[in-house]
Amino acid sequence: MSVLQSILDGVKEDVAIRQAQVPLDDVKEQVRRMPSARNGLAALTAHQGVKVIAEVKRASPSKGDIAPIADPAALAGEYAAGGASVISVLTEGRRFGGSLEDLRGVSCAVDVPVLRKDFVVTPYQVWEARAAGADLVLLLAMALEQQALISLVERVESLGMTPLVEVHDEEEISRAVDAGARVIGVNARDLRTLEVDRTTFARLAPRIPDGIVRIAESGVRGPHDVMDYARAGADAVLVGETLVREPDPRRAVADLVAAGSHPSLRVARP
Ligand SMILES: O=C(O)c1ccccc1NCC(=O)[C@H](O)[C@H](O)COP(=O)(O)O
Repeated sequence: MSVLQSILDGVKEDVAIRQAQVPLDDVKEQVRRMPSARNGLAALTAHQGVKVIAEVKRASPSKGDIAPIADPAALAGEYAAGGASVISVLTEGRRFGGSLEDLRGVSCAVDVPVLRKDFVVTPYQVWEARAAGADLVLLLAMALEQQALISLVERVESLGMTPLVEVHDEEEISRAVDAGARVIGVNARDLRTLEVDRTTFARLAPRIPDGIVRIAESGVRGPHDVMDYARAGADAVLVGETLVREPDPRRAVADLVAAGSHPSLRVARP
């Protein structure tokens, strides 16, 4: 069985357990009491320069334990102070060590929009994302049939949030566009082999129509990678491991933000 399939099987089991504990109607009631979602699309298009989405990531299938992160809200605060436009929180528990509690804590601690990064395959997960304070929700094209992708994009938007549709090839870009995605992330990590190929973004970005936000996900080791992704047309980069390993995450984010606004990029971007 592939890593992705085993993650998805675990996610479905965990969702069934949560749904038995907290029925959908109760989650909907929690959502009704929430303030409106922050505008993720606006945050990703706000100004010139490549925006940084900084991720709270404790562990991963490719690396095992990465960083303990005792206080995700404090880490997110440092990311925001460094200039991150969006905070990504991995909420999958078994392989990434995340939780909805992490998401809730981060959402309360920062003013910038917060992304639920998980393996969302049911409307229930979209509702619980909003109930926990998410403003954006990642939808993995590879894990969803087209009709499911379309209806989850609609559900995310109906709750005032922004869907970020993650793709790995040309066909998934077409499916994301057909589903109405206005934000598309190209993940350099092949989720079947877990290999990272930073050239994937440059190859696929020209296939994403103008007007759609292009995000380069995974494999950013430092400012030079941000500049490479910028030259290939990225509007934003999503960075996890490099930032959680940093002793000074605020400064590390600030360095990436500065790289994304480097004057040399103003003429180089396609
Ligand atoms: O990170 C993994 O090993 C992984 C494996 C299987 C599915 C998803 C996985 N990661 C999720 C992500 O996409 C990354 O957390 C995110 O893009 C940041 O990547 P990085 O900066 O390389 O930590």
